[in-house]
Amino acid sequence: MGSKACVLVVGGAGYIGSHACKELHRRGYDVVVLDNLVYGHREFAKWGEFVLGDIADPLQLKLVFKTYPIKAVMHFAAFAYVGESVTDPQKYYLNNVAYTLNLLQAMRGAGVDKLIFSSTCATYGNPQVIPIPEDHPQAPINPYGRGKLMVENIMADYAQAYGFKYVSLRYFNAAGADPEAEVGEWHDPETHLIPLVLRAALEPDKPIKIFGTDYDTPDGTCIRDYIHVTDLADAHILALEYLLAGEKGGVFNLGNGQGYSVREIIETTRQVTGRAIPVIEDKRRPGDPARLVGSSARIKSEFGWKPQNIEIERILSTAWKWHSRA
Ligand SMILES: NC(=O)c1ccc[n+]([C@@H]2O[C@H](COP(=O)([O-])OP(=O)(O)OC[C@H]3O[C@@H](n4cnc5c(N)ncnc54)[C@H](O)[C@@H]3O)[C@@H](O)[C@H]2O)c1
Ligand SMILES: O=c1ccn([C@@H]2O[C@H](COP(=O)(O)OP(=O)(O)O[C@H]3O[C@H](CO)[C@H](O)[C@H](O)[C@H]3O)[C@@H](O)[C@H]2O)c(=O)[nH]1
Repeated sequence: MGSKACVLVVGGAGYIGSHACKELHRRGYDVVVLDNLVYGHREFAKWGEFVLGDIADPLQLKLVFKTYPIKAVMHFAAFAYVGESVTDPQKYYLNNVAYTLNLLQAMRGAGVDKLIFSSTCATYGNPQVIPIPEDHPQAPINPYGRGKLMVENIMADYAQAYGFKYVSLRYFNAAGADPEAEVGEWHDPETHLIPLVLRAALEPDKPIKIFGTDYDTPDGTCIRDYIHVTDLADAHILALEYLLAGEKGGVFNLGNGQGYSVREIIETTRQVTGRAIPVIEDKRRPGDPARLVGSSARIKSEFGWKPQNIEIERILSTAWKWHSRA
């Protein structure tokens, strides 16, 4: 075991969690990953210890806290398919909300009071102002976003009642991959734009569908705020260090502050990969706001967070390196 604190990373075999584990390990933290591998990958849990486990199981959680000297928890475990959350809300409220209560209960039982939580811009719903600040009204428009907001409210109640300390990070669109391509974006099924555009570059028989070309945006396609996954990982370390220093926590957006349209992503991918990208113009996907861009001024000023991979070319080229690896 190293010299710094031991951190439990729940969902650490997934896309964002695995990048956080690499960064924790690099900075000398001891890492314990707990993941049920429903969507994660065993080979992504390569930093620290791995426990095959489920937050649905309170006894197993209790045992993990007894076995390891855990000082703080990063909680990435969730289902994150917005469309599926509409057709099967129970699946989402159980896994993302109810089982998170098991985790909080196990933490309390073990006297661990520091949590960093993966929240989302989906808690805001349709934006009233752009860029979206943290005090924007939270009016989620799907069960995925509502469940994440419920957990934010539960954590606030725990803070009030039990002195619990948490940082809730509201990510915009996580993108890109570890520059060394040890881990990357690997969802199955994949629904996110960037990996699907890269797949279209690799497999010309799988064109990218543009969901809606009649939005009120300069080129008619939706605009999103793509934030590099290693900059997300870095923000998690800053949040951890803030909590370990005894601060009480808070809620922070994590975005790039800059929006790119679907067409801009496709065009830049053409340039970065040097490949043709077959495109089909399709109808709108239900529930997609035209424009989602966040203000990350708060985390920059409070934690001194400085994203390093802000250019979309850089984000796409790290993703391309991962997706096109041999
Ligand atoms: N990817 C994004 O753009 C994005 C944006 C906003 C928020 N988020 C949130 O960030 C977190 C991580 O997202 P991701 O893209 O890395 O997803 P992911 O599916 O790659 O990772 C989630 C991991 O959690 C594990 N898991 C799920 N339920 C579990 C359970 N009950 N017990 C143990 N492990 C469980 C999965 O097996 C998987 O390894 C999620 O909470 C997601 O809602 C993601
Ligand atoms: O094949 C595709 C896939 C996506 N898009 C478009 O590309 C943009 C980005 O879509 P993604 O599915 O990549 O990302 P979302 O903005 O829908 O999702 C993000 O925000 C969600 C909440 O709204 C969740 O938090 C989710 O995890 C996070 O990645 C959207 O305008 C979407 O319509 C396409 O045109 N074609």
